[in-house]
Amino acid sequence: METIKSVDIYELGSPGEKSSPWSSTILIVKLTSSNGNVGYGEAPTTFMTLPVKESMREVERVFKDQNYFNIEKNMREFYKHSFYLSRSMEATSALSAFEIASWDLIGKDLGTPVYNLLGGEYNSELRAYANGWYSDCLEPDDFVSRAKEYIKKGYTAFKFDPFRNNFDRIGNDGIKKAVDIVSAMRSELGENIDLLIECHGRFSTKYAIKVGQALDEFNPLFIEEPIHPEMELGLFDFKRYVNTPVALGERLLNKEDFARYISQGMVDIVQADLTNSKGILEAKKISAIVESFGGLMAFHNAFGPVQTAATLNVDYTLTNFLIQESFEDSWPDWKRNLFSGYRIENGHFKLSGKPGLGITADEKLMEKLIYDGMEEFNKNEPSWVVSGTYK
Ligand SMILES: O=C(O)C(=O)C[C@H](O)[C@H](O)CO
Ligand SMILES: [Mg+2]
Repeated sequence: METIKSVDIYELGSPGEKSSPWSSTILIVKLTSSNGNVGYGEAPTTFMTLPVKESMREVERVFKDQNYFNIEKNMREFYKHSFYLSRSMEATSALSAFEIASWDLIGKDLGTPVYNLLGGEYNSELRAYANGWYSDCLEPDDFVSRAKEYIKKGYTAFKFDPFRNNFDRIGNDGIKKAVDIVSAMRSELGENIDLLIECHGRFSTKYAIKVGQALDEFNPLFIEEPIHPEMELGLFDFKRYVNTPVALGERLLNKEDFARYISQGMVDIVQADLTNSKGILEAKKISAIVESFGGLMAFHNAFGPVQTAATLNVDYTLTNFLIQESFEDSWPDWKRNLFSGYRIENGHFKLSGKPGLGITADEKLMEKLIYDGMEEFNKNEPSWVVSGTYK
């Protein structure tokens, strides 16, 4: 029986090369097996970097010396010890990293990609949508010209938050500015480009409805987190008055959370983030629950390369896959060069097919990028916005 012999936890970043504010550093766990194989996992950051990094030490106390094939047993064992897991983004994120790394080890031991262990390759091509592409874009022309650059790279879908620094409420002027941006994107880019509206959960219900109704005419593919996540009951009203499909999920922590939202018809397109919601096997369970209600999956993916690779391994196997988020083309070189093993070409993701997650680490670069600290704090711009757009 192979076991987890050693655990290394890395915070990696390069202060000189800016990345998305919420992911200016990344958290990686490296598990070394008793047979010498290594497995990588990733946890999210977003203004909780050091608490997650410390929580990973708690997870290590449960996972160390355990058989990493026993995913369900190791996860349940941690659940028994971590009293607040179901309400703690930090604990769940730390745990997700170890679960992902366990699957990397399992695939490498068996000499097969993780997706072959989850139902096999159902989707041979995974359509991507671009996010992170619109930094410093404020006016309609800024968005359109930047999007055209990404269309040249092959992207056919764009997610963006056109609401500048409106929060909780939004006035007619703010709604008009957002309509002008979305209208320009639609008229300049045409009907074959999908527009995905990101609200970042910034509105209270009444204002979310006003925004959703104003943008319905442009047929967005979805509208994401229209309402503050604590006000989930507002989604019933929102869906009564707005036609655009609702997408959310990056802030939900487990399959039971998703079961509540999808079974009550509060969401159409589920954006679980497997680094926030207990990893790969839970992602398959969430997808199955969503599928049983006719919902679609569009995994949230806003941090680093190990997250992307793990998410793609699940995407490959989904019968209800819709589209996959990508920040890759807005990443700084340090983040892009850390791991190899998947590519994004002509707006579509493709895995290498190598065993495990299918990725290989540049361990020399990892050592150079070791970092310790929280991401920079900008009191004028929340860390969750694409830089230069909260004005
Ligand atoms: O990628 C998305 O959907 C986002 O909402 C980006 C956010 O800033 C990020 O997820 C915060 O963790
Ligand atoms: Mg989002």
